[in-house]
Amino acid sequence: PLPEGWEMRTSRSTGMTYFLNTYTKKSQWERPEAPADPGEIRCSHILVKHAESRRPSSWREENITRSKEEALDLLKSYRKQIVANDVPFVDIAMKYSDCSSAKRGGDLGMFGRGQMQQPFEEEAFKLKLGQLSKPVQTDSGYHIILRTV
Ligand SMILES: N=C(N)NCCC[C@H](NC(=O)[C@@H]1CCC/C1=C/[C@H](COP(=O)(O)O)NC=O)C(N)=O
Repeated sequence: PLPEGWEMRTSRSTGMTYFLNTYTKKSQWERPEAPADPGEIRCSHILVKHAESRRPSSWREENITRSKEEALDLLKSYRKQIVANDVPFVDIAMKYSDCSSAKRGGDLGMFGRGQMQQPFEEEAFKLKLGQLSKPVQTDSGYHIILRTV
């Protein structure tokens, strides 16, 4: 079978088979070996900042003083509640995320490569639709990422 995100088409003019990336609508002659590059994805995240965050302040807390270790432990406890289906991701994001996106349940909107900090981008583009990442560290703090589109 074709890797995820690709469709096989037949060229009307030449009758030759080509392959369509169903996300970007780009086509190619070569049979793809890897899942189609989505180009842009949409994610929500929960961010827990700490004293060494690049901006140790948020809508929740004027001056964030928790340690990196405390931040990671806190984020792991949130992840556990979400994975156990005890609390919806959006509820945790709205109450506890140290990012302004908390107001939107953690939604960051659509983004392509080159927009987010590298470690975040790397993890986000690996996620399958609907998948929740493990904790990811950026200069902002620690995140868990949910791919929604
Ligand atoms: N395109 C959208 N929706 N917004 C622009 C994002 C800019 C980007 N932001 C990040 O990389 C951090 C890590 C992933 C999410 C994110 C959110 C940060 C985290 O909080 P802060 O450390 O800034 O206080 N809050 C907002 O930007 C960047 N290149 O700095």
